[in-house]
Amino acid sequence: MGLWLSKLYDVFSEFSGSTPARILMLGLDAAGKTTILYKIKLNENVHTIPTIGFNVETVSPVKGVSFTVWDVGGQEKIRRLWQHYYQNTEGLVYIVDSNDKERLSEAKEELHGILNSDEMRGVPVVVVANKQDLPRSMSPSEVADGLGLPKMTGRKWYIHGACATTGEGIFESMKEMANLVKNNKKY
Ligand SMILES: Nc1nc2c(ncn2[C@@H]2O[C@H](COP(=O)(O)OP(=O)(O)OP(=O)(O)O)[C@@H](O)[C@H]2O)c(=O)[nH]1
Ligand SMILES: [Mg+2]
Repeated sequence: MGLWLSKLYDVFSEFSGSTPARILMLGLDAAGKTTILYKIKLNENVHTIPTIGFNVETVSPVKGVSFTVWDVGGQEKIRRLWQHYYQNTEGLVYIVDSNDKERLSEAKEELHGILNSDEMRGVPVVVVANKQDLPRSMSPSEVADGLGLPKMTGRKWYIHGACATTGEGIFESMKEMANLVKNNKKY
């Protein structure tokens, strides 16, 4: 097999088959991470309780794409554990409760804390502006501004509005994550 063909094969097989991409899902407590994980996995609304520790599932949100998604609890007292999940992460999905204006600056601080870590250098981010069903929720562009995304340099990012309970916007967000991860692979 020629070098070019062999590289193409590597890209294809790594992405679509045996080795799922490692995706880390973080965000403040009650943002909707676990609800989203199981919506993708089971296409069901599960009744969640605050996550102490983590959930991990292998999912295929888009045809030909396989992700191992790590959903780590977001309560303040356990956020210091997030760093232990950074290594080898290929994509960050950051979930925001768009209805929680009071904590948008806290969500921003935590996001930049994650992204400033050496292990997360260059890792693409998809922000899910969740809970768009709630009448007072901020639009995705308001959430993007509040998080300082437009000023961020050296990193690919994308934001999508979503409602985890209906599933609206979730698969689009994951599809974008798949694109960003694929384009970020250094071949
Ligand atoms: N209205 C509305 N409620 C949502 C949505 N997504 C999640 N929720 C609710 O928000 C609450 C918290 O959801 P979880 O998925 O447990 O949040 P989490 O981010 O996993 O929270 P931690 O595990 O504590 O970090 C639950 O009652 C969900 O049903 C949404 O899009 N709209
Ligand atoms: Mg949870």
